[in-house]
Amino acid sequence: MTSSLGSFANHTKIANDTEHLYFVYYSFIRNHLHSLWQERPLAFVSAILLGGGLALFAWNEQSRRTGRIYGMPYMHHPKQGRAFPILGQALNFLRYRPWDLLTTWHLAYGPIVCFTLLGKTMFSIADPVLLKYVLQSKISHVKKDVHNTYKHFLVILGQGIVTSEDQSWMHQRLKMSQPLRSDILTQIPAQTLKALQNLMKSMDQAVETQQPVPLGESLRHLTLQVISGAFLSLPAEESDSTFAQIYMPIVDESNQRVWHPYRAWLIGLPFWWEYQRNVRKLNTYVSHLIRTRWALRRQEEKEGISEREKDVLDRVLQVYEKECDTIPHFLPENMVTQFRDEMKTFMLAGHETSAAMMTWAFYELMGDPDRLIAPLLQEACAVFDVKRDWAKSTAQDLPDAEALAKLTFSEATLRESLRKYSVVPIVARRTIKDLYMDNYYVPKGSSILINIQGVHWNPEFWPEPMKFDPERFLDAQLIAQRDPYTFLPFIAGPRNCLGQHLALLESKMVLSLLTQRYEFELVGQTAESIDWSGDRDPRHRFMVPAIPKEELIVKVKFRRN
Ligand code: HEM
Repeated sequence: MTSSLGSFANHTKIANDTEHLYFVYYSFIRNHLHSLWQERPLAFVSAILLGGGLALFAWNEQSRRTGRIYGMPYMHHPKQGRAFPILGQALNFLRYRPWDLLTTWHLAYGPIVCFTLLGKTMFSIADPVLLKYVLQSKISHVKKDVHNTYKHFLVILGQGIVTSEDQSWMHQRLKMSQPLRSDILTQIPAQTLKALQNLMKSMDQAVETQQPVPLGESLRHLTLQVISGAFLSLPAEESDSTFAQIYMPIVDESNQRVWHPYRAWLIGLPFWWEYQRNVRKLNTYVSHLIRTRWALRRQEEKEGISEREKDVLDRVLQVYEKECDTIPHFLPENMVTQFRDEMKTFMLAGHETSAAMMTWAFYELMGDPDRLIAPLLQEACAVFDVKRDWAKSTAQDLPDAEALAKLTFSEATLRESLRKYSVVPIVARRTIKDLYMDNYYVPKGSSILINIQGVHWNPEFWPEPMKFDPERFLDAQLIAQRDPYTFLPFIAGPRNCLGQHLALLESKMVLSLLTQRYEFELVGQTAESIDWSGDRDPRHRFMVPAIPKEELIVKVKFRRN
């Protein structure tokens, strides 16, 4: 007892002494700075600037040193681009596509590289073994880097599944897996046919009037119609008129803010108000849909009948109802917000990515019709009856799941587009525990970039990576030999993409039925323009999902043979 009291007294004394010492130092510095400011303001400002500069330099050096300590190839003087104090690779990331730069580094220096960005030490990995380690074996050591990666999309994603973690993520994933993986897939062909028929109407008109069509934009509308139909039972007109007009401008502005973050601070400018207004409108609109659906379900429950086809929202509400001891008459507001964020998340995750994948597939088909169109057409005609006018057919006329599974060439074409164009080229993770990869040490709190494109473009796994070759996904022997972690468009492990089967199913129908009906020709571009040197690289410089830098404007003709 005495000794513990003694040690307490000692501690108190030390604490008091330390406090006193701090006070003396503080007063000394404050008085000197104050008199310097009074007597020689210029020297004062120079001292502050010099001190700040030295501190930043030390910070930058420290980041560089840590990279070296971990023993990894450190990108201070890489062959392409040069790092700068404080900024690190920021200027190079603005100058080159970040994922291209990282891919070049990986090819030159190996599967793991380290660099600094705005004073932060970052790691990039592009190797199947390391990727499996991070995405699967050590999943408990990493989290999504939500506030860096999805910052400007949080107005849409909110607390939905893409941005959630731990228990909340697990709960949502369990709830969504069944509806998305199997239940909804039976409805996708019918939804896709409806959306395709709308597109065919405008394409038929374009054939008559010989007006060129913006292909990427048309496919974006189509995928949004499929998602909003399958998830919220929205008719196409509503998806186009209301949803596309409020929602798409939000997505466009959020995309802009990724590379021009200052736009978020231009408070009061017309586009800033427009964005705020649209976000509010979208939230009100989706919340209203959810409340109305809840009321309809209560009504149907009371009457004991429900003949509607159930969409994803119904299925998700049904899971919630099963969790309730007594089903409330009005859906609690916190649940309205939760379901609203979930639905908005699916809109975002599910429409632009699939549209981008199809756009690249069409781009390649147009670039090499002799090699690619014939097998695609042959398969499409075997699955979709050629005598039928698919622009006027009904869902009952559609081939069944077994027949749709025979669209193997179109699926291989889509997979090859995902490989060559790596629609999502990179995803980010943050370590929450120290991690050891190979012989390298990655400390807790680091950012790790999962460089999907780096694996997709590695000739060790994909010979002649820039060649577009759907055969890679048709040859059974090649597929069997391949490490699954060399093809990661939907990543892998527990947080893999929930909509991958949906995306491939709708897209192979679109590819087959549009190719069966039309011939497309790029306006102002020729097959030779698929050239990746310098300015001729067809990809947008920064957008994710990766899209063409210029809208693909196409001339449309009916296919004759
Ligand atoms: C070609 C189309 C698609 C591509 C390339 C794609 C790619 C991806 C990637 C790379 C991720 C991982 C993101 C990360 O970890 O940060 C992801 C996650 C996700 N995707 Fe997709 N996606 C596609 C289509 C879809 C569709 C159609 C839906 C739904 C309708 C969807 C829903 C989701 C969801 C919910 C997640 C989050 C899963 C989780 O965190 O547990 N995706 N997707």
